[in-house]
Amino acid sequence: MVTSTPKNKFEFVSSAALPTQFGLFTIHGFVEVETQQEHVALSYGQWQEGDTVPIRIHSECLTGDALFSTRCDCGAQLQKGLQNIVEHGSGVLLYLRQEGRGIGLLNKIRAYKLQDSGLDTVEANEHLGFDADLRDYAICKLMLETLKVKNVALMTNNPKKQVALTQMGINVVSRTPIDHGLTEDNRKYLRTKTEKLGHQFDLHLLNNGPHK
Ligand SMILES: Nc1nc2c(ncn2[C@@H]2O[C@H](COP(=O)(O)OP(=O)(O)OP(=O)(O)O)[C@@H](O)[C@H]2O)c(=O)[nH]1
Ligand SMILES: [Zn+2]
Repeated sequence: MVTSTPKNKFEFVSSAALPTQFGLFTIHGFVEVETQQEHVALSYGQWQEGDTVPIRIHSECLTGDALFSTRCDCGAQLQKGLQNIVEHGSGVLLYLRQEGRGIGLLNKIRAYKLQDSGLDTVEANEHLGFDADLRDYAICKLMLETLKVKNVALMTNNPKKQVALTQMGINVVSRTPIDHGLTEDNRKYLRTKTEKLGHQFDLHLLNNGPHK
């Protein structure tokens, strides 16, 4: 019987220098073989195998990351994540192409329209026939293996990211909140994430926090 060799689900493609306004990063490209979905990791500085490396797992948000939207906190978190890494002197940002918590850009716009008429971010996803969060973090394993990172200091308010890393054998040494980007436009959205999606957002900040 002829059996085909199982292919890797994800592959590393190439790396290159990426100067940014925060400092000189290296960008590493990865692909999900079956879907050809492309993802990137940005690394900064150097470490020894076994060191604890600060990392941020960031899900794509075109509107927040590139178009200055204040409906969410993504743009501010992306900036703060990169700044924290540079201030620390080393670290990695995993930029995952999971737009709209995995439903895609156009469905996120449909979800936004439903939120404009009163639904919250979870109800809007469900109204469209999606689970509240469709994200899969499996590619992080290859990204971190490629960059020789085993122990991480994770910047997130999302406990699912911590659980996913632990399940793939990455040692999450610490979790640091990344409470940036709260505005009047996204206070309700962040409250829903805290109440319904288990986000560990600082409740005092959420209720009284500065408008940014
Ligand atoms: N479906 C949907 N997705 C949204 C909405 N607002 C933002 N998003 C997406 O939510 C994701 C946010 O990702 P992350 O920045 O990793 O945030 P997170 O899961 O809240 O976790 P941390 O920021 O690490 O605490 C991005 O993919 C956004 O595009 C929304 O109203 N509906
Ligand atoms: Zn966003």
